[in-house]
Amino acid sequence: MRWSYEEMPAALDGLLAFPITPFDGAGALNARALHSHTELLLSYGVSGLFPGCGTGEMGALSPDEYATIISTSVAVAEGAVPVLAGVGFGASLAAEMVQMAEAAGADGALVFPPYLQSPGSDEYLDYYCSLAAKTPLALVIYQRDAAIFTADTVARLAEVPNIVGIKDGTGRVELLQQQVTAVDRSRFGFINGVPTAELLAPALRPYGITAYSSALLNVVPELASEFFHALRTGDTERVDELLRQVVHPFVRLRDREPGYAVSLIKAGARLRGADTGTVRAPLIEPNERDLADLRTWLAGLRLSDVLIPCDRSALGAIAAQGA
Ligand SMILES: O=C([O-])C(=O)C[C@H](O)[C@@H](O)C(=O)[O-]
Repeated sequence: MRWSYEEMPAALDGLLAFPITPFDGAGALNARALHSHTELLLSYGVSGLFPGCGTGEMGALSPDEYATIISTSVAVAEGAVPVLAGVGFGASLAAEMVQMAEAAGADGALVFPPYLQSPGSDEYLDYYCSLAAKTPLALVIYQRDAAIFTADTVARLAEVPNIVGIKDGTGRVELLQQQVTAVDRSRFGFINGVPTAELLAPALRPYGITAYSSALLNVVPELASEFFHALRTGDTERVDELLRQVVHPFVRLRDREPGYAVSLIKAGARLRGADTGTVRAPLIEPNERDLADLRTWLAGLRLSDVLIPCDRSALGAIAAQGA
């Protein structure tokens, strides 16, 4: 089953998984490990899968690997949640990628800004509208870097039926506040997509931005999903506790080197027994000191030594507590 673009804003209003891309010892794609890691992420009750995006090292993938990653995610999801693939680089490559994503069974795409170009509002609008005209898939536009939109541009993007939302990587509240009030939220959604999105999630809730992407879910799915439920149910005490124990120390580690938002996530999943391999260049692996600090952070969280799929009944109980 494919998710239609009409269903997408409501379907994606939740905790969104951005899987790492595992590589084997020789540095090749490890589709078997991706399969089991995606099963693990799904077991934690996510609302959507975004394979081959930033956390999935989109820029380092070959076209064949890209297609395999998407078809693996689609096979694991079995239609239970939408699968949206990262697309980008430029007009023709983004169009080819969206067609590959469609052929691999994806329900939609997350459109990264055009590489090394920073046009004006009208040109951005043309860029996204012409991509949308080439596919029946739902498109979420990634607002980040130079691709920052006026409220008017967002309102015009929202007029395109299969452009279903914005994933915001800026965290600029004053900008988002204007954008959310410019559209019909029942058919156009907003996703908090800043690096380590948990950091900003409490601040964006008052604006009705309740969906967010979680890279931390790859490393500490137990606590990332608990954080999401605590936030949804208004358990501010637990939210603050998890911010202090999990999110803030991770962000301090992440900020030590450019690229750590991805490589520490991969290393963290590896420390918990996932068969992830290392990151591809130009990303760098954490140095020994930072790896030791990552290990200490993880040990302090007192989780099981290895990643284990969620017991769905436990997840139901957490949700019910706050219902
Ligand atoms: O493209 C990506 O992988 C992202 O930007 C999503 C991440 O999950 C980001 O929100 C984060 O680091 O939590």
